[in-house]
Amino acid sequence: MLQIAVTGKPNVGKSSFFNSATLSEVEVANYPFTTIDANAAIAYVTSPCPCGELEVTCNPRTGKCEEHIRYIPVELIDVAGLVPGAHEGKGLGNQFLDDLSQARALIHIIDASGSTDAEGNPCEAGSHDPLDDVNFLKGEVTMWVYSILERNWPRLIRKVMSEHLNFAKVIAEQLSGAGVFLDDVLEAERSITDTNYDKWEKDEILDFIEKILEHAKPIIIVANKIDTPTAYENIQRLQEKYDQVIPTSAESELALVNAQKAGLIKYQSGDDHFTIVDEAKLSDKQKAALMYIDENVLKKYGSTGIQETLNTAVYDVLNEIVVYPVEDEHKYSDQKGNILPDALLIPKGSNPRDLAYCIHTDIGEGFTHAIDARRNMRISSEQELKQSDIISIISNK
Ligand SMILES: Nc1nc2c(ncn2[C@@H]2O[C@H](COP(=O)(O)OP(=O)(O)OP(=O)(O)O)[C@@H](O)[C@H]2O)c(=O)[nH]1
Repeated sequence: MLQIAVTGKPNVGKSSFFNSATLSEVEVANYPFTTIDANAAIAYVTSPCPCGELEVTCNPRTGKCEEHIRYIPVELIDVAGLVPGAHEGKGLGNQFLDDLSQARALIHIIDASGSTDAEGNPCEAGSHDPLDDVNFLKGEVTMWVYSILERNWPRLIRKVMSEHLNFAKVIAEQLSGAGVFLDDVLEAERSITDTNYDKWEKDEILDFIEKILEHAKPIIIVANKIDTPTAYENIQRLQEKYDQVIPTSAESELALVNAQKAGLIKYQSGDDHFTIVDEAKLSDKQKAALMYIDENVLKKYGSTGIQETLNTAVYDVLNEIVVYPVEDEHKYSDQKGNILPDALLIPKGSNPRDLAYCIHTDIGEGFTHAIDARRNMRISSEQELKQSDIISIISNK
């Protein structure tokens, strides 16, 4: 399953984000390092389910479908302990970096209210500039990878040169434990102009690592605590400076999801509104909190931003698409009659053969052809699959 890390300085709202997205119960408190271990849980990205347009009732094997919106599972990892200088052992040191190694993308939460200082301690709202927090995650991760490469660089380069080995392959092997793959290194290699690797100085190695990481561990900037008065101006400045900044209020999402679970409101993650089920059941305090969220988050920003963050990470940053494999192309079902049982996330650009391998190696090896169930037509094994395709794979294994 696709893994995404939620990270950032202490106190910015990582646990709240993680809890609201996964509804698990990790401790939330207003002091640094409430979360000491990496927590992993299932969150969901959303996509319109073809069951609506096809007028069928689907039976998801994993996740769920509500009002023709399919909820597709991804694994979220709550990674704590990141402070500036962590790669030198500050805070909880390097421990968090190992947790990041499994992740394909990093959700970097920053406190847009400016009420958490550089080290992650609570401070007066507005007294810290969140723009100062954006770059350090990239810096820490870069230095982590550098520490892996640095100690072996001369030996690796000697090996590449004397044994005429492929540079990208050797580097990728060295970084496999950090979750860096050959594709990531090949992508970075394209921008290299100086191939005298044995003469590279620290800066050149660092530039190269940054390029690898852009591909291997893309970062999504999330500006949290938008419900606070000091956040608005900071978010505008962040959005002016960086291409993609997603405003969120993890605490509001948590409150809304809990109210929805308790049957007090009707609300779906990602909605721009909620409906109160029975006003008499709400205390004055609850009513006031819901009204505050409505005015200061939903009406102002369009949503709490949590679902948008997950969808942006998976669809826009990691470039995944959703495809529905079926066995019976007429009924859109598996052999047992379950309609649209699976919604798979696969990289954009995948073809039916890739999909077959994604389902199972045996199915990939026995692949003969594929059928586009919507059009009831055989398609080429090389044809690029599209978002929401329903595909039947024919395999002789
Ligand atoms: N106003 C506001 N406060 C929030 C929001 N999200 C989290 N907080 C508060 O920020 C504080 C820290 O939240 P946590 O979720 O524990 O933060 P963390 O980043 O996991 O902290 P560590 O475990 O120390 O790394 C708590 O007091 C939360 O209630 C939000 O969207 N708005």
